[in-house]
Amino acid sequence: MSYKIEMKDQIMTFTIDRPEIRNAINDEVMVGLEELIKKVHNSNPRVVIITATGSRAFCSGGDLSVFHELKTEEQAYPMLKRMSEVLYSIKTLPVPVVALVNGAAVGGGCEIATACDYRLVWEHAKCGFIQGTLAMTSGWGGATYLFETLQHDRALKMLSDANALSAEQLFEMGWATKVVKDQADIDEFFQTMKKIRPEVHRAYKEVAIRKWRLNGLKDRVEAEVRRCAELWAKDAHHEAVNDFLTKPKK
Ligand SMILES: CC[C@H](C(=O)O)C(=O)SCCNC(=O)CCNC(=O)[C@H](O)C(C)(C)COP(=O)(O)OP(=O)(O)OC[C@H]1O[C@@H](n2cnc3c(N)ncnc32)[C@H](O)[C@@H]1OP(=O)(O)O
Repeated sequence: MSYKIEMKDQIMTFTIDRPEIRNAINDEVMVGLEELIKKVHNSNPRVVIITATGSRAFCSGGDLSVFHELKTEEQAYPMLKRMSEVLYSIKTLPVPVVALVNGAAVGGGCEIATACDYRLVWEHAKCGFIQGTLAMTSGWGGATYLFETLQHDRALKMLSDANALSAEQLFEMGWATKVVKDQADIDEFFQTMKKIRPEVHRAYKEVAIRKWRLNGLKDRVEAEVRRCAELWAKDAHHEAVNDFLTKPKK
């Protein structure tokens, strides 16, 4: 199985479990995330954690060994749309969602982390919207969420630079909620959360969801998906992906 879903002490944890391919997202992981969303609505945890196996990567984005077969806009759009709906559902879960960034979060992996409410980033992790290096934009809603998260110039620069930033840089710019160096740092974050009753956390999450419903977040995500699908179909993107897939083995 490419993922795990566990519930302990009212904390539901989703773990991407494809470390050999840096926890890239394929159809099976998408199915798992869709299952997570249903479980959260049915079992009412106090908090959700999204993380991954190992320490090399949180998520390296879409699995290019699979998605490179999508050539046209019409072929790419359904995959982008499906994952954008997964991330919108995660964004609007009625409980706090924490990305425990255990390693590199790049491309769509950075989008997943940005769709979460909080980002606890291990000090060695590097994260970035590197889609620009593939001659395209984010395509799962991540850019839309980033403009909801950071001050405008920092969001636009993170997207346009298309590079991976250090945990300290991510904290300074306001993307990382906390840089963590050990389990104690993580435990401290959740201990603080546990001091307040779950219904208070849910009520404040409702305030954010109301804002997003009023400011057209879903429509803005759809426009991002459509634009990405257009760029996806161009030769420059296919050539960049091919370069990645044919790079010499380390
Ligand atoms: C689908 C659209 C989506 C979006 O933006 O909306 C996307 O995310 S597009 C995909 C964008 N992601 C990338 O371009 C990331 C590519 N990967 C990397 O930059 C690195 O692998 C990194 C930084 C995540 C980790 O580097 P590290 O040196 O630790 O590992 P390797 O690069 O040697 O990778 C190990 C092994 O995994 C394969 N790999 C890694 N990422 C992907 C991926 N996203 N898709 C497919 N395969 C991936 C890599 O090729 C290596 O394979 P091997 O056969 O062992 O050489």
